[in-house]
Amino acid sequence: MTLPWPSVTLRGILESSKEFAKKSVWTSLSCLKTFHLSSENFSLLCLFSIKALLSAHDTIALKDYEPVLPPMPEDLPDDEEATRIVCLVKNKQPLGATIKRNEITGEIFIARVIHGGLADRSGLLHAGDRIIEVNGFPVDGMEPEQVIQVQARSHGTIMFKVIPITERPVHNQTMLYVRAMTDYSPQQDPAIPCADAGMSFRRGDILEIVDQTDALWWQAKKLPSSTACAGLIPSTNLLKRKQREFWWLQPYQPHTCIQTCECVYLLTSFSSAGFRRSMRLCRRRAHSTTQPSCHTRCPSSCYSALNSPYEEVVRYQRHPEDVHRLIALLGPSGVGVNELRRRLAEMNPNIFQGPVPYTTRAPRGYEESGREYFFVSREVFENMVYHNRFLEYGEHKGNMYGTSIESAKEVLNNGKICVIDIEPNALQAVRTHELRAFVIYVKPPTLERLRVTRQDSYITTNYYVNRPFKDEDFQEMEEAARKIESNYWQFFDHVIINDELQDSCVELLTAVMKAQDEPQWVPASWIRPTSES
Ligand SMILES: Nc1ncnc2c1ncn2[C@@H]1O[C@H](COP(=O)(O)OP(=O)(O)OP(=O)(O)O)[C@@H](O)[C@H]1O
Repeated sequence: MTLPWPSVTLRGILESSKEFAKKSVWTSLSCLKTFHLSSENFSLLCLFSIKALLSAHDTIALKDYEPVLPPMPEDLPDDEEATRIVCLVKNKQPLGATIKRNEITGEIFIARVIHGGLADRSGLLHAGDRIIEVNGFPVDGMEPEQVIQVQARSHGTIMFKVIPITERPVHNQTMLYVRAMTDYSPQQDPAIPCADAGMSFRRGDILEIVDQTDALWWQAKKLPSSTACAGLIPSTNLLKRKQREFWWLQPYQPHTCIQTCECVYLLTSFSSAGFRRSMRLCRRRAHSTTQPSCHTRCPSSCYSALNSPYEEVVRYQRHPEDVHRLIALLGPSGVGVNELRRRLAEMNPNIFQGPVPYTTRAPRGYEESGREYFFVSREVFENMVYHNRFLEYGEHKGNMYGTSIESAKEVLNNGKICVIDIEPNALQAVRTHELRAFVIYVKPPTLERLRVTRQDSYITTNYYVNRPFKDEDFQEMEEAARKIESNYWQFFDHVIINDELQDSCVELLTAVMKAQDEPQWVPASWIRPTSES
């Protein structure tokens, strides 16, 4: 049924809306009855869209626009430099600009406009504009804090009189994404120009750098970002300088490192290669000695604070025809890294496989070179060490053991997904263009949950192979986890809290498949290698 369009009646109503402009639409509608509308027409006019139309009409008819801006100043001298009057309506957002004072002339300038903030979106204020007045108050000679107070006191609208900068710098900003390799809090940084405009971040966060115009203070957003407004963060150079200063202020401490272990490779009954049963015993022993006996390719044993505080990253999706990404698991001893890895390999040995380690020891009767180990001479082994071909290597009972890059690559080149467990110090060795490791950190659950879930589990200690867990084992695990997290959190692509074993297995499988099939942030050097990578 086509509804008859009540054109005559509607025009009458619009007229009545003008007459009763300040009254609400409901008031207008109540008048309808005086026009003796049919009930059909009346219900049509009660439709939400018609009411909105009438309301909009009334507002426009009355020229009732909000907010009312203050009148333009009339007393502008003819010889005054070209000024711009900028009126902004204050809302709950900060203005989104910082100011600075020229210490010689006392003039106040806009130091920077925060990307996506109120001032930026107005398009009327720019870095370098000189502020003459705020709400009619001349600001020359004032301290920046005083100017901010004038601005903060104003309600509704705020009026700036500015001399616009004559030559605005051309911004050739290129998209830059970085992974933060350190924590930063603007509230604890006395040097930041405006702490409220600062943005805190934690190691591992992905940041989109939206403005690098200032050599010292960049503007960035944390991804995934829900806000349009950027925040101030220190530039690479500034953060490096801060780190150097902080480093020099620290009291000297002899170098300590989580991994000073003696590597030992013991095969379980599971037939796949590369499964170390436990490194718990050798780590403990090594901690009580001064001589580290396990080595990695990483030249410095810790990712020192003097390295770059930001790592440039790009979004990368593996092409289905490319080799898979290496999956590197790490976690404190006893947390279940090997258990998870073993279960993953058992799920589908045709897809998941560990690399075959190298050793200088003689093969046992049942062992075959290339299956349990590659059996090589000490000379060959040392040559491989010399050429940096090991991800990790060490000595146990006079024999050398090591996991080589070639072993991992061989698994990948065969179209399989290579899953290895590593010590934190091997992170640098696997995060390379050739292996493109996806790093999964296996974190212990709370002490209470460890007590519940590990009731029937066993660990290998200095004196016992497979004894039940004790409370002190859990405490040691938590302590080791804290150290790993405080030094290496920024390198983790995924974190699994190994609480219920079954859930952890499912989460591991999901993460591994996502790493292969979905876009991930990876170091830019993997995609466009530089001479350093
Ligand atoms: N979520 C879990 N719930 C219960 N038991 C678990 C869980 N994860 C692992 N375990 C058990 O804990 C014990 C230690 O696990 P695993 O050997 O994998 O440790 P690890 O992290 O490889 O440490 P290490 O390097 O010292 O061997 C094993 O008996 C394993 O079956």
